[in-house]
Amino acid sequence: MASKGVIASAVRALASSGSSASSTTFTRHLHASGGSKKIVGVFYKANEYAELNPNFLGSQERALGIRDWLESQGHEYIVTDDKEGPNCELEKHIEDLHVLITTPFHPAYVTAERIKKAKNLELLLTAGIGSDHIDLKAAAAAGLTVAEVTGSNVVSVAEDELMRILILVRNFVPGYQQIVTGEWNVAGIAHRAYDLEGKTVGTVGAGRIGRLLLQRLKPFNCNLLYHDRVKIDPELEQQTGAKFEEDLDAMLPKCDVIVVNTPLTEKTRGLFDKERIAKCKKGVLIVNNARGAIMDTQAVVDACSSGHIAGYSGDVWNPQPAPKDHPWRYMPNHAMTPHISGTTIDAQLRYAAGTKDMLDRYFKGEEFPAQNYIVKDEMAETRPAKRKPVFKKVDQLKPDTKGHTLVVKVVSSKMVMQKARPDGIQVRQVRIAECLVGDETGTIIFTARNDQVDLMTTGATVILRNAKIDMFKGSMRLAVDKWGRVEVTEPASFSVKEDNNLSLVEYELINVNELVNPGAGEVVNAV
Ligand SMILES: NC(=O)C1=CN([C@@H]2O[C@H](COP(=O)(O)OP(=O)(O)OC[C@H]3O[C@@H](n4cnc5c(N)ncnc54)[C@H](O)[C@@H]3O)[C@@H](O)[C@H]2O)C=CC1
Repeated sequence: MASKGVIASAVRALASSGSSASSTTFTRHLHASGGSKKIVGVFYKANEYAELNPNFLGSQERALGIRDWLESQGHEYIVTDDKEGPNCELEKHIEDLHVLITTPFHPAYVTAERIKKAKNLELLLTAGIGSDHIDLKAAAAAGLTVAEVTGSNVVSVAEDELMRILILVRNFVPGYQQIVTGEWNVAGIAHRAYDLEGKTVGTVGAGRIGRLLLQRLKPFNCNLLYHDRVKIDPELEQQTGAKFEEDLDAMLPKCDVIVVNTPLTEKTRGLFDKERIAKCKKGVLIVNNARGAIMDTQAVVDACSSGHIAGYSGDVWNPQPAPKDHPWRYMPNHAMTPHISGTTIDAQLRYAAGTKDMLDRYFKGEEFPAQNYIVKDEMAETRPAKRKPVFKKVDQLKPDTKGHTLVVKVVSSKMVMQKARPDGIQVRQVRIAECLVGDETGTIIFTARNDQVDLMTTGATVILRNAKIDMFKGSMRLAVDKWGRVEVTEPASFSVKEDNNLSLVEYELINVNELVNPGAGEVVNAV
């Protein structure tokens, strides 16, 4: 196992925030270095509720249901909900733990200071989605792996958002409060209760949750808009009728309801400040289950007080747990809850299973599912040394070669396979799309798999890093496996040379001694 020279590369979250890991030499391991491990989990306490449901796996008491499994393999498993301050239980274990499991619902803030103290730390797992409670730059610089259970609670959150939209549109909460306090005043509710039908709903962020929300909103006959860095699949656009808005500030004034569905990154922190909220329609309703810090706390309070925001609902706060004097508890027209949307019992079963799966892979030295990595380290000893990428043009690609980095435009994208495959208690969607990509020198078919499919939207410009050439029926196809990466980038200025499609050229194997230029010993173009 690697003991030094580990190179860290921040994958999804850092890429999205435009940051990159420093070039320090790192000293930690990607996968378990063998022997017994100390694993610490930080979960919310369930107290009297723990016994009420055997599947309440996300609680401190049930600790993801993995205690017996871990201990039977000789590992130590400490669980606590005590995560704040210098004398908390978590601090007592920071120095010698190997793996820290946290959740966004009761986030243990993994600061650069804690990472520095954690000399044995190798792996940070988020049981759920959203690892912004971890200092990802510090984790990357320390050569740690950060991973989460991508997709585990997206249905739970999308359903919850739909509920919050309806609660706000119908002015439900004051009605409920009247009943509890013995009142009966229909007018007090009805003067600002509406139908959802015909209203314009915009999601800021149309990733897994945003897309599920659009699908769920479709039957309500709203006008659906979405803003994202990338366009969604044209099929889904057609199915939902959702329209892409490239410019967020142009979308906001059109919306009666805005739902926030982006991760918290350097770019989205404070995205909804005073100025941006002022751009929203007067009387707008806002739902935010993404992260509290995407909002400027005081700007939301002021806009709710003035009526510019007519209703604000969400389950995410900054910080968490929200202190008793958090102003969002006291502002008018809110429908806030503790952080609950992604921790339904169904979600807990999924993120517990996903966490167990990653621990199992970590012990065995296996890769995690690619979409789960937030920060990924790579062991220098077992992988080729790093060099600066040399950008290639499409017409330089040769059969059976690899290690290509190219900037290409997506000319077209066609789904050729889409099926569900059982994986433990989860069902994974397997998706394959054939995409024609190209630059000013030619085109080639790129085979996009699973999450890559979402990035390969027609018209997008993407960087294919460490791509390889697969031969398919004698023709070249481009692909990016787990050692590479697909990144959406700024639109390129070139026009694609569509009359030079390399995938239409057929190759056949011939003997080395038939070669005109002996010594090459490789597949040659025989056409
Ligand atoms: N309240 C809860 O219990 C939960 C909250 N979440 C939050 O929801 C977020 C989204 O989750 P998923 O949909 O699964 O993530 P995802 O990664 O599938 O989608 C995020 C989308 O946001 C877009 N995006 C990122 N930065 C952007 C920017 N600056 N401008 C415009 N678009 C941008 C991405 O392109 C992507 O399409 C998570 O990061 C997490 O913070 C997730 C699960 C549970």
